[in-house]
Amino acid sequence: MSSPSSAAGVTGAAAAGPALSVKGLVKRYGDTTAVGGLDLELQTGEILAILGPNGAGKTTTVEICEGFQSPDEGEVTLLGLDPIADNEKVRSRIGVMLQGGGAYPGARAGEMLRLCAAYSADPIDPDWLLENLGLVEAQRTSYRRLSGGQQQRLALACALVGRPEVVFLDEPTAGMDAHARIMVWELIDRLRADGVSVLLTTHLMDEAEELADQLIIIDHGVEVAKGTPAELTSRGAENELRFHAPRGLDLTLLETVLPEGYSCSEFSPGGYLVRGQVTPQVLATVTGWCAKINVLATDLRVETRSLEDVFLELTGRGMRG
Ligand SMILES: Nc1ncnc2c1ncn2[C@@H]1O[C@H](COP(=O)(O)OP(=O)(O)OP(=O)(O)O)[C@@H](O)[C@H]1O
Repeated sequence: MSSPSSAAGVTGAAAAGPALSVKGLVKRYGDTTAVGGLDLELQTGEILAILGPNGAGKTTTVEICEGFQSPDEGEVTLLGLDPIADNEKVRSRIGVMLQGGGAYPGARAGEMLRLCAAYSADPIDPDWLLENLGLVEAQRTSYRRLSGGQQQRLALACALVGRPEVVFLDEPTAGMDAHARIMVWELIDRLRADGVSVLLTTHLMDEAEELADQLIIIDHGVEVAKGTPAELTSRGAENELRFHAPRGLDLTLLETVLPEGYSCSEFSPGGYLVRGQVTPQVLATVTGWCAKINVLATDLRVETRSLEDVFLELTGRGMRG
């Protein structure tokens, strides 16, 4: 990607405090509680991903943060302001990726982006965005003839062209192929490097793992887990070390050299499992024991979980319902 900081850089000084703070957010639609008491904080220059299955309350949360909907309860502070009461002041400082909304079906992609740029006092160069989102060849195509993935990328370009301080991306890569998805991920990464704060919703685990500095997993409008992707996937996983070695090894000596409370077993022929906190010292003890009995341990690994596993463990069902 060329000349990112000049093209996508943020000019304003970083605001004190978090870019976005949500406390005790509740939103009901009749008998449905879409959001049931959510707290979140997006730090300046970070990417916060809200991950959850369909109907979890992601879009509702984002629309309230953007000031498009009002909460029933709770407090939202965006760039130190109220997104509804201070809407005028907030609007020029945020970027919202609209799903097809506001597009003129007959307008060409390039024209639409340039029109969006014209509303900004200091826009990012539209050509730079078209190039970095793979839309150069599509710029003369009318909106209605763009593929779904191209429409999504154009919506992203329109959200970014005004050089926003905070960007809201609701399922930004929905309907995109792998190549386009990576292009978008690279651009979002670049935004973070330029100090932009990004609130992103997704139901794609790899997207959340790839992009998020902080992650909140929600289900039925409430938080089920929060942390960095690494924290969430490693939590509890340090309790298992697996390796392969010749079958039938006598594990009693290994158990005597490991700290108290650890257990060892041969869970399948030649497949060994050590349970207990896997510290660097424990790893060295296990490999040292193997060396002592002249055995080569293969496939040695400390178990890590995917975000899907985390969700399954916390809710008893998969992310896809
Ligand atoms: N305008 C509305 N009127 C009534 N119910 C609504 C409305 N908007 C959302 N809901 C309900 O609120 C709940 C949360 O919906 P929301 O769209 O926020 O979830 P989501 O996590 O974004 O889902 P998806 O991934 O499918 O977009 C769902 O049960 C949904 O049916």
